[in-house]
Amino acid sequence: MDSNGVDEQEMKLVQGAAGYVLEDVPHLSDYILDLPTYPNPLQSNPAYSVVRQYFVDEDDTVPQKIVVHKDSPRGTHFRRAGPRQKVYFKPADVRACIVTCGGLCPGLNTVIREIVCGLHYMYGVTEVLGVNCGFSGFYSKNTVTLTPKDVSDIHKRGGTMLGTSRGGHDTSKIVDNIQDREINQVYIIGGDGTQKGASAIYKEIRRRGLKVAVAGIPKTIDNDIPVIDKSFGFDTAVEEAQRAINAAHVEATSVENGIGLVKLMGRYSGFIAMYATLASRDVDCCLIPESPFYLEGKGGLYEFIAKRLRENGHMVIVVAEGAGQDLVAESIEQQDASGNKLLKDVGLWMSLKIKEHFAKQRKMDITLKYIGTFCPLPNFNSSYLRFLKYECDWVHVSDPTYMIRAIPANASDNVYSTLLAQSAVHGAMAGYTGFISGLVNGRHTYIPFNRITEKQNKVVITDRMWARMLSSTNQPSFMNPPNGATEGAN
Ligand SMILES: Nc1ncnc2c1ncn2[C@@H]1O[C@H](COP(=O)(O)OP(=O)(O)OP(=O)(O)O)[C@@H](O)[C@H]1O
Ligand SMILES: O=P(O)(O)OC[C@H]1O[C@](O)(CO)[C@@H](O)[C@@H]1O
Ligand SMILES: [Mg+2]
Repeated sequence: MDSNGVDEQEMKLVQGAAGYVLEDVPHLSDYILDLPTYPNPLQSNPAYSVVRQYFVDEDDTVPQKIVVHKDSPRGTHFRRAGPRQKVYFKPADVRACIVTCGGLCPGLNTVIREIVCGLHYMYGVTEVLGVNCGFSGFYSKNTVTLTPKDVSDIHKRGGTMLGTSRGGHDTSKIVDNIQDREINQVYIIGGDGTQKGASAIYKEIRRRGLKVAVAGIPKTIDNDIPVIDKSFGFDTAVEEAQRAINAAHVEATSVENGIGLVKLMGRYSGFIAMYATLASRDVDCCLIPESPFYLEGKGGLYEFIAKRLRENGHMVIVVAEGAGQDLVAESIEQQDASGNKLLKDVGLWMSLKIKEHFAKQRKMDITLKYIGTFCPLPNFNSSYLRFLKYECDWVHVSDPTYMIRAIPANASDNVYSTLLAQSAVHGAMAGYTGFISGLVNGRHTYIPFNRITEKQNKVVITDRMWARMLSSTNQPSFMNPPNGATEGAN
């Protein structure tokens, strides 16, 4: 530990001239001495051998910030991803495994496919195992063997062929299993929680002094992982969200004073809602977790709805599932198996509140269609108060917002997922460990786990992108709530 209590194993900083800092990733040779190296088999691969400068120079790094001032320090850099001249594994000795954890995301199957095919076709590795159903699968399930034939067309299907889960991370049981099965490369695909789990596995492997490379491939439909440009599957999700927004728009424009309300995913970060809104241009108001809003009074949502309906005769509202949670209800906070907050259905709550408000006012007859949660609760009556008393698994089960993450990746996410997977394979073969493969300023890099697990990526509402969104909808900023406007479900 250093004087700040930070584990030195987590920080591998290299200082250079003019304020240059490399936040390097660990390497197996950091804790195992005299490891043998081998020439990279790609040197004799006919597809790659003709490429000029195919191998990445050891000293190539990628800056985290590309907008700089004349006199500013060069700042943080990450190691550039890609194949190295030397590898630290003999292909015949490699026994790799792949696991997927957390929620679904378009592109998961593509990443699995490309790890299997990359290891096989680029490095001649034939032993690849799939771990079923997330971290707990290491100690509670049998593995499956994965060959290029087994994965040949999985990228055309949504979901993950390996299955996934939340919870069940038991570091020592997992590492015991890695040791028992003689696995020496572990590929872990998942979101922020998964990468924290991957980091714990890496540390335990290092503590035991094992020659096992641990590589993460960050997956998050919510785009909530910091440092990287964006996560795979995000574009596909935003594209699919257009279908929900279009449906809401058609419903809203087909009646007098029609309101289409769409709930999209985004537990803590509102990127999907913001980008889907910007892409569509049919949205009049976008609500995200990072930007609190209120309903009543001057500058509130009700006032804005009335104004938009008077002007246009219809409107579309997009709400991210994590928005307005403080308003929805004071009730005991619940968590899922991984410790993530279980949310109240803000979309259903809003639709009931809006309908109730305009019915009470008797100035405007509105028709509201909610594209979010189908509500099959027996004996459900229209009182939101009654609804909010139910803690409802069924809401999640029947939620059409899941449409945006259960689909296969679009073409560009397929290419992106392919490159992330190949970078992870090159990194592990080159002996790097404790890293994720991620895109930084358009370049593939290796980033140490601690850099992406220390905080979540969120929409910054003082940044230009949110301002662009606000100017596209002309919605209120909700910055100045009048006294008493933070009304909840009372
Ligand atoms: N702090 C942690 N330490 C170790 N393991 C963790 C930690 N947080 C989460 N995990 C494990 O990681 C796995 C996935 O976590 P989680 O359910 O939060 O999904 P996620 O990876 O964040 O993906 P999503 O973006 O879908 O939420 C679970 O098996 C969970 O037990
Ligand atoms: O119902 P599940 O599978 O726990 O997933 C829900 C969560 O997964 C996410 O999509 C993140 O993957 C969140 O937006 C959402 O709240
Ligand atoms: Mg998460």
